[in-house]
Amino acid sequence: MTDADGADDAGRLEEIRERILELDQALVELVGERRDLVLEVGRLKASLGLPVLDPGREARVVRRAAELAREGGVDEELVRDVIWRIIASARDAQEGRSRWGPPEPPAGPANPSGSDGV
Ligand SMILES: C=C(O[C@@H]1C=C(C(=O)O)C=C[C@H]1O)C(=O)O
Repeated sequence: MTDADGADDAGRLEEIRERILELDQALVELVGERRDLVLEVGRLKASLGLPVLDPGREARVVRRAAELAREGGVDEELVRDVIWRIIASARDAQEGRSRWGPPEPPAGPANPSGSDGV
């Protein structure tokens, strides 16, 4: 290997590592975006009188992700594990059992009628 090859490889290593950081950032952002959607689903289900847990839907979501992994040559077990973990966390958030769940509603005014009580 010449010095020039070594410099090329070192440059490429840095480039790939940068790209990996970008992809990790995108993954984290996607997880947050999914969590926000799940919280909205939670609010809609509450207003429709539906339970938080929908095992049929969860099974379908995991099955689809596993199929996509298989088709894309990605570790299917890994994808199943990750999706189950994300769903479990989402469910906790919907049920308000997670600090990543919906924020507490802001405290209302001490005197919502607007009068000073006089
Ligand atoms: C998001 C929902 O709520 C829960 C969370 C799910 C998920 O994270 O994919 C799926 C089913 C439900 O148990 C839903 O009902 O679609």
